[in-house]
This record gives sequence, C-alpha cells and structure tokens, in this order.
Amino acid sequence: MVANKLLTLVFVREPTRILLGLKKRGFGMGRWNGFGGKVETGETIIQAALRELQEESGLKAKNLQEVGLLKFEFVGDPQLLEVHVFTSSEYEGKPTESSEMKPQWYDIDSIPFDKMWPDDKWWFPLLLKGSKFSGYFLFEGHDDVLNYTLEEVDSL
Ligand SMILES: CCc1c(NC)nc(N)nc1N1CCCCC1
Repeated sequence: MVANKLLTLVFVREPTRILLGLKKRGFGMGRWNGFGGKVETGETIIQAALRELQEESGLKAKNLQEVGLLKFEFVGDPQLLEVHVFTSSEYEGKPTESSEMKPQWYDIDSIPFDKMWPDDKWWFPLLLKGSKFSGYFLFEGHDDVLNYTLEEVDSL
C-alpha cells in the first residue's frame, strides 16, 4: 500500500489581491501557484505549511485557515498526492524571490489560470468565495485532467 504523499499549499490573501509564486524549477516549473511543498517527517502539516511559505516567499504567516483538501493521481504513478490547502490573511515580511519561487500579487479578478495547474480553474473560485472544498483529480501527464470530483464541504 503506497501511503499518500502529504503536501501543503498556502495562499496569502488580501481583500482584492492574492499572492502567487512562479515556480522557477522542478515540479510545476513555469506555473503560478500558492506556496508549498512536502511535509517532512517529524513536522505537522501546519508546521510544514508555515515553513514552506517562509522558505519560498519570505513571509511569516500569523494565521492559517485550512480551506481545502485535494487528492491527485497521475496515470501510471502509484503515489497519490494529498494537498492540504490553506489561506492566510495576516503575515509579517515582504514577498521575496527565492530560488524556488518568484512572488507576485494578482488581483482576484485576473488570476492567470492559463499559466497555472489545470485543476486550479475548478477549485480556485471556491477558495476565493471562502468555501471549504474537497476534490480528487486524475491527471494524465501534467496537462490533462481525465476526470475529477469536487465538492464544497462544511468541515475538513
Ligand atoms: C499536486 C500538484 C498540484 C496541482 N495539481 C496537479 N495543482 C496545484 N495547484 N498545486 C499542486 N501542488 C501544490 C503542492 C506542491 C506541489 C504542487
């Protein structure tokens, strides 16, 4: 049984804009996304979310709200990815480019979905309106979603 690989994804949100980062290398390179990565052994999901945000954006979140649970399967890969999605509205620091990510504020009316992972266009609107959501996406390669389920939930 291959255990799910735990990942975090944090979006820093202000009333009219959201912080995205352009992935400069590795998995998802060239796509805008929130900040996140693997949960290492010995750390909680929350600790990992805070660590990855700080490493990748320079920001220290002072609050985190879990807003989504997304599971991803890639055809031919037995490893399921389990992404815990968070938003933060209070933070310290200034967005700073890292080796991994180039941060940039986007107006919530002009999210660059064509330059993001294809699943985002389905669940991002739920994040923006403050819903909690749970979804599953079956990918073939990194560009094609073969099928998906997505629901708004009362609690995660
Ligand atoms: C699981 C891949 C993924 C994805 N779809 C495939 N969509 C978004 N928005 N983020 C993703 N992660 C967020 C955690 C760090 C790795 C990339």
